[in-house]
Amino acid sequence: MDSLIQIRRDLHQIPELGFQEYKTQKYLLDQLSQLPQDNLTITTWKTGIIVKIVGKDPTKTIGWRTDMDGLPIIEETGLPFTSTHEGRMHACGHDFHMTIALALVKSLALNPPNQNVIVYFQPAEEGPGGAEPMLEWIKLERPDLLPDEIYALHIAPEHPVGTVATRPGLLFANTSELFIDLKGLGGHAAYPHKTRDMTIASANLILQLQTVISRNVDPMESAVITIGKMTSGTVQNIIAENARLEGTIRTLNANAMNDVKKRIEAICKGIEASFECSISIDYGSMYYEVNNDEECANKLLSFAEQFEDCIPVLSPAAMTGEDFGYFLKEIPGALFWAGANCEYGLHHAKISPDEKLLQVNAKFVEQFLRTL
Ligand SMILES: CC(=O)N[C@@H](CCC[C@H](N)C(=O)O)C(=O)O
Repeated sequence: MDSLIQIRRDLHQIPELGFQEYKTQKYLLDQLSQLPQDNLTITTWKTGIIVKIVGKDPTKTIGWRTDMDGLPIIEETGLPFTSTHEGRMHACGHDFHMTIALALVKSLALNPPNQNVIVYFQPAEEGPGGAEPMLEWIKLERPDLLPDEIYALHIAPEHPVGTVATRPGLLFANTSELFIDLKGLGGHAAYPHKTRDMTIASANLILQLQTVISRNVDPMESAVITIGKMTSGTVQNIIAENARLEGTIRTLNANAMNDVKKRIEAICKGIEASFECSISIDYGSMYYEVNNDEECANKLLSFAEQFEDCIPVLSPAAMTGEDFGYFLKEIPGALFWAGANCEYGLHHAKISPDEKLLQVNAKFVEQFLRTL
């Protein structure tokens, strides 16, 4: 237990953004090199790592996937092992996810499973998305690293430690990033009539975007448009020539995503006309929804029922995104929420998940995979 906590704290101190997980990869490779290597093969892909553990009497290959990246957040936990990377934080639990994956490799290296197991340390889950290109590379270059079934977890602050919350079918949303650039005409703050003010245009655009959710999406369905970042202008007494909105769109299926995008484009055309500006839209990266295989999700729930430290919960779907959805598009499997019992939610600068979840989930995952 102590070593799991130490590993989590070490990883917590070195959060890196997507595809920049160099120190994280080095740390993990170093940990992996200390294990008996007899039945392990370790492959790197960009900043990710794929570890194959050869089973004793395999009839299939089981996959386990963890994400690796942190977020551009200034940590405010005040913890003694706070991030040493200014402006970067593991605020989505990937330090916990990686520690559990390492613990899994360790147990399987010391006591080999019957089936083959492949553990995927996947970069860039928060963006721009590592699962899709990692999987494409595996299919093209290393089909021997494809599993028959695959699983993953994500910490859930709102649930007590030991919770295994999942459901057959749709668990997480379809997502698309959203970047909108507005260009008008800047000028002196005292002469607004001679300018085209992009602070005012972008403020109007943000409000109109929310009408897509309240007035265009069927109320019996669901969608989210969040603008997480807005930048405009240069200084207090100059009217802004440029503005940029950065956000994300969440829907429950691809058709709804297309409908929402069409409305966003129509609204932007209206803003262009009314504020005499030009607007360009970039959808950044998109994530396929997390669709759990029915049998695999039920296997997780039934195992959690028998497992002494676990509380199985039939979870509702959530508007979170996860590029693990790309694995599940091709391979049967399931993702579950692992209770983390903490006051602050995911992506909050003060999130501090309960470290007890490490031991409970490391044991649960290892024992569950051995039953497959
Ligand atoms: C579990 C989680 O929090 N995932 C992220 C995934 C982000 C995808 C992409 N960068 C986007 O914002 O659309 C989430 O924000 O749900």
